Amino acid sequence: MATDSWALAVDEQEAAAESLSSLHLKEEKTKPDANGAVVKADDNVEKTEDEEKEDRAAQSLLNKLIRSNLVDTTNQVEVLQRDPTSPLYSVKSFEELRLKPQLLEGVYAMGFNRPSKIQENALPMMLAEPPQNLIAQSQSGTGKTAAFVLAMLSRVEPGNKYPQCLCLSPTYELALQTGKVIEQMGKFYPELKLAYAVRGNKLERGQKISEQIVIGTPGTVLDWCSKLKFIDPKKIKVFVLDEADVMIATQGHQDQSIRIQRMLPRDCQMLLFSATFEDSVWKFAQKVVPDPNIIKLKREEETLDTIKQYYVLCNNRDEKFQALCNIYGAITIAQAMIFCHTRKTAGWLAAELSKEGHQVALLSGEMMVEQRAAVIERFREGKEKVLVTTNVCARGIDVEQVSVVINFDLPVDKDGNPDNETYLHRIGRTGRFGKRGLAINMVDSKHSMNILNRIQEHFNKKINKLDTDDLDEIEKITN
Ligand SMILES: Nc1ncnc2c1ncn2[C@@H]1O[C@H](COP(=O)(O)OP(=O)(O)OP(=O)(O)O)[C@@H](O)[C@H]1O
Repeated sequence: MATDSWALAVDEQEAAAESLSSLHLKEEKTKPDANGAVVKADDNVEKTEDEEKEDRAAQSLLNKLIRSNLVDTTNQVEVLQRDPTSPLYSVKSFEELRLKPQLLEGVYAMGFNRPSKIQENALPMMLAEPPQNLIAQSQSGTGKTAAFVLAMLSRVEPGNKYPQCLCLSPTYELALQTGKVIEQMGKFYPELKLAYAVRGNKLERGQKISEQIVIGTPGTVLDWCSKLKFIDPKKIKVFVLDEADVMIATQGHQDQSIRIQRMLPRDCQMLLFSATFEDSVWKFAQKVVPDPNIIKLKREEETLDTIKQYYVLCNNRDEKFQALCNIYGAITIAQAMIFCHTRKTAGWLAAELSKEGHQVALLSGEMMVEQRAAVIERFREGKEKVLVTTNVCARGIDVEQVSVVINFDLPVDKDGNPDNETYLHRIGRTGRFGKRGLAINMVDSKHSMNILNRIQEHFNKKINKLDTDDLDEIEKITN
């Protein structure tokens, strides 16, 4: 990581921290947390486990930075109640929740008209009396953060000048993002204060903090609760564990979270959120949330049904580039995403396309998350028509208007086998919402032909050959 980008990271974080001053960040000069302040992804070399983990946090942050709306989902919510005999409440409006007027005002000021799918069920459970515990899983962007922030703000007694709600986030940056939501939603609640338990936020020993809500990373929160005693954990009424899947992917966070949870009173409300629910997350969730209600929202299935898939046979990188130019010469492509296996190829391809006069955006692993978010934003706004990227950078990002996806290199896992899930995910960028999409795969060796055949077999969907030297044939694929 170059010194200037490190400096940039610190500047950006400080700027973000300062913007939260109305909620009283304890110390002005906040330094980045060791838990991933500088996020770096590398697709070129085999990743170590730690880098993988960093990726998850980076991905999550990137998603938050580029997201301005709820994700569209038609899937049903699955609810498992601790007490199956009690009636299941769900709400279709925020009024039904009988929120404090200042909070309702905050919700509307954020532009929320009605609860999201997950909020319809989660909010009545979280706000019920007596408080109930909850484990909730739904994909990123479905309204989880807004839901638990509303729950914390509802339970807080502003007159009591000590921490009552504790929220754990996996990284410094994610904590700041959630802090911003608390700040926005609590805008009409000036007496409410928020403190950041993140590394670098140094308080004087022996001090007690008066803020009613504390958000932070597990290590610092643990120190503040035990060693430094800035927080009296026995007075916590709501404990939120956000991004549990990212959390447990980080060394030490799982144990620290459990140790914090053990210090809390028995009747403290425990809420855990996760975008995914693999076994490890589920086990962890059950350890930290006793007697939970459970809410799950299934991910929208991606399908290849509305996508026409082709492959082009080439002998090397230059021929692949030529094929790409031929395609661009024959058909009008509104916006395309092009995936490469390595940063080096992505950089080279972006430069070559620029030389040909294309407006190209490049997403590359050495970029800071904030820079990546800015690149994606520009692409979304249509400022560039081609986005060249490696897989690590683009995993999980939503750019809905893309009409063509090009696999300049086919997706493979670290053992060189076809990565079907990534294929589906990449191609799924196009052909959404009933639109017809186009996917073109570049094949440049026997090995990659074999990969393509296996992908074809896996999805049981034919991928047709395209001769890019024949302009008429290329034109036909858009019919
Ligand atoms: N009820 C709502 N109506 C409209 N927009 C909403 C509503 N709830 C949340 N949003 C907005 O939708 C976006 C996603 O919400 P939120 O961040 O709460 O989702 P999330 O599930 O927590 O996602 P992530 O896991 O990525 O943080 C945000 O921009 C948020 O402001």
